[in-house]
Amino acid sequence: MAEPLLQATGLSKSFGSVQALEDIDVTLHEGTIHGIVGPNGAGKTTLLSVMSGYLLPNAGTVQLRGRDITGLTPQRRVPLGVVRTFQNIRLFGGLSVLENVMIGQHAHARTGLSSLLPFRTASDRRLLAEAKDTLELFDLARYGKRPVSQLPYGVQKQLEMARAMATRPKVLLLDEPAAGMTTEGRGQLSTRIRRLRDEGVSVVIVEHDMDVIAKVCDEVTVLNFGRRIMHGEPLEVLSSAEVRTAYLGT
Ligand SMILES: Nc1ncnc2c1ncn2[C@@H]1O[C@H](COP(=O)(O)OP(=O)(O)OP(=O)(O)O)[C@@H](O)[C@H]1O
Repeated sequence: MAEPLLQATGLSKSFGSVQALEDIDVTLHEGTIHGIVGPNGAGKTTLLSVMSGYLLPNAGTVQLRGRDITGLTPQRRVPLGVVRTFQNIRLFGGLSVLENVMIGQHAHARTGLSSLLPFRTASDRRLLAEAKDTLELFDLARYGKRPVSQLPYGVQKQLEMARAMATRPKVLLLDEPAAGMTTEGRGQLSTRIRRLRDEGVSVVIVEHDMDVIAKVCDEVTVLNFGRRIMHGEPLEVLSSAEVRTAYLGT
């Protein structure tokens, strides 16, 4: 089998006496979507934070195409193609939708912040055109000039993903992207995530919505109390008695 794109091996992380992760392995293969599920407090966000560089593990490694990136900050990972979104939206509320996407591009293109100011050079104009394309892709073009803080929650969630995509990642780590979305919004989200995979982006998705997980994932890892209790294909995992007991309480 091909070399894994992103590989977490033996990850452990504790906060004081709380063992949030214990000896966790997760392999993300290129061109796939890997779901992380489990009950509240199972360690899902902690895992995403370690994989994206926001937290250092107490033990274990994270490798990108075989290169050890465990100690790299999130900022150092972005140019390598690893980027995440957050459970609680972290956008620049006072800036417009377009400006937020251009900040994502800045992380990729490493341009000066002047590229956010009036567009003078050909490369500035190219970045502006690309930002507009990204907004089209995420159905956000009509909100381009609106300050983010005035937009509905579901739109802000989409924008967070659009901004992450503007960094042109190879690996996109999504933390509960469907939370707070309408049924229609969740359907669109699933379609969009599958499209990203088809365009070559590999995805790790933490999500409580099992419909989204079943629709988009190629593989699913289940955590409970910081441990991996199962890993497999979505249907197999979601119908497992152990997972239902742990996760659904049935
Ligand atoms: N910064 C922190 N300081 C102390 N404890 C933490 C911290 N972050 C997480 N924890 C604890 O680690 C455990 C795992 O938390 P985590 O947020 O990773 O779970 P989760 O599966 O993402 O939960 P949820 O589905 O509710 O978001 C929990 O017991 C949580 O209280």
